[in-house]
Parts: sequence; structure tokens; C-alpha cells
Amino acid sequence: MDELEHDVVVIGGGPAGENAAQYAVEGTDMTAAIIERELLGGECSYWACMPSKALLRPVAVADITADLQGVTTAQVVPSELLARRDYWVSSYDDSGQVGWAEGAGLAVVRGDGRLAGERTVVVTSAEGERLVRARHAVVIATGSAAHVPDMYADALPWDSRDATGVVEVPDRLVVVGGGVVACEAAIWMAALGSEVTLVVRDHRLLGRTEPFAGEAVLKGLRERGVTVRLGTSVDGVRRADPAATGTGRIHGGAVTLTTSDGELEADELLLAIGRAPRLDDVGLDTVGLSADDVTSGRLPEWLHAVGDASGGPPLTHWGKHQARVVGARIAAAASGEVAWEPDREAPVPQVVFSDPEVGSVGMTEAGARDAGHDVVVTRVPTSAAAGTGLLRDHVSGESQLVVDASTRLLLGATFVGPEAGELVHAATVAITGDVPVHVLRHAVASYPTASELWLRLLEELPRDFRQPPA
Ligand SMILES: Cc1cc2nc3c(=O)[nH]c(=O)nc-3n(C[C@H](O)[C@H](O)[C@H](O)COP(=O)(O)OP(=O)(O)OC[C@H]3O[C@@H](n4cnc5c(N)ncnc54)[C@H](O)[C@@H]3O)c2cc1C
Ligand SMILES: NC(=O)c1ccc[n+]([C@@H]2O[C@H](COP(=O)([O-])OP(=O)(O)OC[C@H]3O[C@@H](n4cnc5c(N)ncnc54)[C@H](O)[C@@H]3O)[C@@H](O)[C@H]2O)c1
Repeated sequence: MDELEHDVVVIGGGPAGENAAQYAVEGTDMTAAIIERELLGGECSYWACMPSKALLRPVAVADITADLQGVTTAQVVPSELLARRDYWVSSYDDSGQVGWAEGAGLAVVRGDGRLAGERTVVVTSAEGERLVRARHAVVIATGSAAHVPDMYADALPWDSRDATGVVEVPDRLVVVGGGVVACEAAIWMAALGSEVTLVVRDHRLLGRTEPFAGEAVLKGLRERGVTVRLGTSVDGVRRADPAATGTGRIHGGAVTLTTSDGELEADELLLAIGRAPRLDDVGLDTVGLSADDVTSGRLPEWLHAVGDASGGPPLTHWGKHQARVVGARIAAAASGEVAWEPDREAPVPQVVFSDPEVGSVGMTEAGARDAGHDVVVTRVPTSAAAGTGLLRDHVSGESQLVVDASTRLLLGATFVGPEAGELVHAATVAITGDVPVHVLRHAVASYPTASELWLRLLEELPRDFRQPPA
């Protein structure tokens, strides 16, 4: 068997794997190999973040022009929207990304990577098998896979790859799920011309965010003609002539869902009910480990996991952050040093590119109370600042801070409204830097920008929060 040796071997070339490799070797004499079985850049670049945001942005801009005195309403042109998606996924060609990796001194090895003992990975491809040995570390960065319960499997439902890679637009699309994929995909699929129905098991959308955020997104979806059935479970699925026609094409005849609310027929079914770390085929058994060991961090010093595969929040920026930390840890360990790391985990931000947009970081109010904090909550309409009010004629949504009553530190923040995603980073900085609210008041935002919303939020706190705690 052909054999290679590198200092660091990364299985999976998504954003997390690429960053782990880059940060482990940059500024050192070490070498790294990234093993990738599909496209270098991973799910995020070709079937998740990039195509979904490429599809959503023109829809959001057209929406604004429909709500902004002084311009005429722009129309989404479906063929152009799909062409924009194709541009942003480089027509599913990763040569640009491979060029970047090679330029950064990272070797790209094509094939399926599998652990085959300590610091050893076997790569299987059409050319045969290769053994890749790691002198220092192996990193598992294999991402996650969408949940497809058995009940749905025979109907060949769409997953998020089909939705972001849509080629044939179904007249009627049913989406099962009320999370981030469902809320975002409903918007671009409706803009492309589908009649969209969301079937949501919970009694609310976006279950991990503040309830007021889910309510605003529900209202926004209904206003654009999406039907949302809350508290509805699916008991059965049948489909006429299911056919594996390819990503983004309609997978057969009509689909009928039997739900707690009656039968529902559609031309396609998108399953968006969460994802799980992809750890079942990476050879963990060859080193005496299980998937649970990986997701709970019980790993030998030579083995690391980053990104969705680690079981942490399945978000690109979080996976890349983990990867930078792990990369620096590997680089330091190789030279007998210890990399500096903060003594607690960074807060996790997320932006849902729905209408209205939702940007949040840290704890929700309920999460903070459950964690034992005595909290003070301040919430204002997002239209409360001149800068936010100017963004469009009708600004919906509210924004909120969750503050610890005794330390006066920010625990969490949620912004709902236009450009909400751009407001959240200030909250991330405040939490990461332990900036108390009486100091935050002196971080002056320019007039009239959306950031002035911070002033409105801080003014709503009790007056004594303007002083340091006694
Ligand atoms: C529709 C959708 C939209 C999203 N939008 C956003 C967003 O806007 N912002 C955000 O932060 N997150 C978003 N996410 C989440 C984001 O896509 C993931 O968190 C991110 O892709 C995880 O990166 P990763 O590197 O861990 O894994 P991935 O991107 O999944 O990459 C893993 C790579 O490993 C490869 N691989 C797997 N197993 C093997 C093996 N055995 N051998 C070799 N290669 C292997 C795969 O082919 C893949 O290329 C979205 C997700 C979806 C589904
Ligand atoms: N903008 C972004 O950052 C972005 C966009 C898309 C996806 N993502 C990431 O991708 C991940 C996956 O997204 P998702 O929307 O698939 O998952 P999710 O966890 O956000 O939502 C899953 C939804 O499916 C429901 N559900 C779970 N099991 C079910 C079942 N058996 N039957 C019916 N409903 C069920 C849940 O109640 C929830 O409403 C997210 O966790 C998110 O981090 C991020």
C-alpha cells in the first residue's frame, strides 16, 4: 500500500478541517494533509451556508424595495437567482479552494478517510488505498449528516442539499421542521414560486431562540404566503414512484403526509429536522473509541475533533473557532509549549437569515434563569433607534438584552429585525470581554446607525445599573 507521512492529518475538508490544518502548521516547519472525499470546502461552501445565503440576499433586497418609499419594487427573477447560487458555489468545482490549500502548504488527499490505529488513517479512493501516518495529530472534521427517520426513507425526501441545490422548483413543497433550515428555505423556495407549507411538531418556530423571535419569524412567513402548521406531527408518508433523480430535482410523484392535522399532498417533501455528527464510518473502533467519546471530548492527546463532527453547535463560525483553538494547541504541543486559551468557552452567536432576521448570542432569558442567574431583561422595539427606523418603512421585531443582576454583565442578546445579524457582534464582544453595562453605556454608537439601538436597550435597564455594582 502507498504510504504518506505528515505532521498533522485532518479527515474532512470543510471549513473546520481546513482551519485546523492551516492553524496547526502556519509559521512552523510542519506539514499537514487534508483528506476529502467530495469537494474541498465542505457542506458549508457548496450545499449549506454559501448557496442558502446567495439565494436569500436578493429576496431580502427585493423585500426592502417593496417597503421603502423612493424606489420601485424589485422583482426576484428565478433563473437569475439560481445563476447567482451557481456562481457562489463555483458551479460545484473546488479547484479554487484546492489552489488556496496548496498555496497555504496543505496537501489535499482525495478519498474516504478512516482511522486504522493510532495516528494512522487509511484513505480509499478509485485509485485504491493509501496509508497516511501522522507524526503528531489526527483531526476528525467529518461534519454532520441530516436526520432521515426510517418512516421517510422510502419516499426519498429532499434534504437541505436539494433545497440549496434546487434545479426543479416543485409547485407544492411541504417542509417538515421548524428550525433554521425550514425557516430559511421556506423563503427562497417561496420566492422561486413554490407554494410552501411548514409542518412543525413544536408549538413554535426556532425552538432554541427567544420565543419572541420565533413569533416574529412565524408572522413574517405567514405574511409572505407560507402556510405554517404548528403542533402538527407526521404519522405516515407515502409517495408515488419515488425516483433518485439527483440533487435538487423532484424525486418522483406526489407525496402524501398523514399528519395529526389530516392528510397533506405535495409535489416534494423537504425534511429539515436536524443533523447529527458524522462519526459512524471514521474507524473509531480501531482505536477503542465510540462516537460518544468524541462528542464528550474523551480523546487521546493525539486525536482531536472539530466542527459539526465534534457535537458542538453545528455552525460554521463555531467550527472554525474550535479549529483555530485546536490548530494552535497542536502547533504549540509539537514544540513542547502550551497555547494560551481563555479559561471558559466563548459565547456562541447565530444569525438566522429569515425575515425578520434574528441575531442572537449567549443565553436566552430562560436559559440564564435555568443556569441559576438572577437576571434583568430589557427589550425594546427594533424600530426604537433612528438608524434602525431608517432601514425600511415598516421595521418589525424587538431586541433584548439579558443581564446578570449582580455582576451587571451581559449574559445574552437577541436582535430581531432588518440587519439584526450585524448588531449581534457588539454583544459577543461585550460578553467575551466581560464589559459591565455601566461601561457599555460609554461605547458611543454613531448617529443615525442601527447600533444606536444599544443605547435604547441600555437606557431601559434600572437606573442604578448606570453605576458600578456596590
Ligand atoms: C442549509 C444549511 C445552511 C446553513 N447555513 C449556515 C450559516 O448561514 N451559517 C453558519 O454558521 N452555519 C450554517 N450551516 C451549518 C454549517 O453548514 C455547518 O456547521 C458547517 O458546514 C460545518 O463545517 P464542518 O467543517 O464541521 O463540516 P462540513 O462542512 O460538513 O465538512 C465536512 C467535510 O468532510 C468530508 N468528509 C466526511 N467524512 C469524510 C471521510 N470519512 N473522509 C473524507 N472526507 C470526509 C465531507 O465530504 C465534507 O466536505 C448551515 C447548514 C445547512 C444544512
Ligand atoms: N443561518 C444559520 O446559521 C443556519 C442555517 C441553516 C442551518 N444551520 C445549522 O444547521 C443545523 C440543522 O438545521 P435544522 O433546521 O435541520 O435543525 P434544527 O435543529 O434547527 O431544527 C430542527 C427542527 O425539526 C424539529 N424536529 C426534530 N425532530 C423531528 C421529527 N422527528 N419530526 C418532526 N420534527 C422534528 C425540531 O423540533 C425543530 O423544529 C442547525 O442546528 C443550525 O445550526 C444554521
